[in-house]
Amino acid sequence: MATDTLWVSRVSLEQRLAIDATLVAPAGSITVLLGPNGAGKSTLLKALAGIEPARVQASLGGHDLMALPAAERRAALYYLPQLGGNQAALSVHEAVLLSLKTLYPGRLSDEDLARVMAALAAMGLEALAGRRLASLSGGQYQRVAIAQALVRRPRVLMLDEPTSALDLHQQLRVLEWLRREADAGRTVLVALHDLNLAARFADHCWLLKDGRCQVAGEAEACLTAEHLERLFAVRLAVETGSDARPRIQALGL
Ligand SMILES: Nc1ncnc2c1ncn2[C@@H]1O[C@H](COP(=O)(O)OP(=O)(O)OP(=O)(O)O)[C@@H](O)[C@H]1O
Repeated sequence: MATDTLWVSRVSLEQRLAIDATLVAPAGSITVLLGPNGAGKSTLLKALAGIEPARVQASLGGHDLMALPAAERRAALYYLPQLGGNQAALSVHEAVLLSLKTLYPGRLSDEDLARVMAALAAMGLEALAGRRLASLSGGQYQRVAIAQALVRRPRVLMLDEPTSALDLHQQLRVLEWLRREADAGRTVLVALHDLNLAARFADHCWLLKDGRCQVAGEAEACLTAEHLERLFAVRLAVETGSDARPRIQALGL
């Protein structure tokens, strides 16, 4: 797994995406996609997962991504969409189990059940395991969706705004879980709107706007006032915190 670095050199899709730059999401680190609404973050993640019919030049672990059969590619690069869902009749436990069994159909093993329990525990969902999805709050539902991603153990985890509905405690829980996944060698690619969450956890960044990459590279080189002001069309102050990570404050439009 330590070799699962994702290299992207070109992605294009109609008028929506025209990436022509070397983007790297190194194995063992967290890469954060940043950009304003409509920048193309979700489209890029979906294009990489093979969900959007884009022209893609990319490699995973040194192998051409496009050479992977479609099902294998979707299993290798798991895309967790923005909040939403249509499995309301399932229980929390069933929903996470279903995610695993969609990947590995067949009889349930003890290992499957252990993986499901570990995913529920990682998201603090044990007490909700028997609840119907329809009865959950937005943030509880979002944690189930993340557990559905976790249980599959993909080579590349691609999460689209996974903290948008979460309280502060749960935001940190998710990002700290992503940090542990990255520390274990996994490739993590996550779209975030919260700049300070990004600043705290990003190792690398891809800054997108109007379907193009503006800047990409190590987080500290990307998360500057100059780059972020241009990206979001706001005035910002960026200071360095005691942990040497940037602290970003919006000053106005
Ligand atoms: N299925 C689609 N068909 C046509 N255009 C689409 C489709 N999905 C998205 N778009 C357009 O592509 C552009 C990029 O959208 P995308 O969802 O990738 O942006 P985003 O950066 O993820 O934005 P947000 O921060 O708002 O989630 C937008 O202009 C959007 O309207």
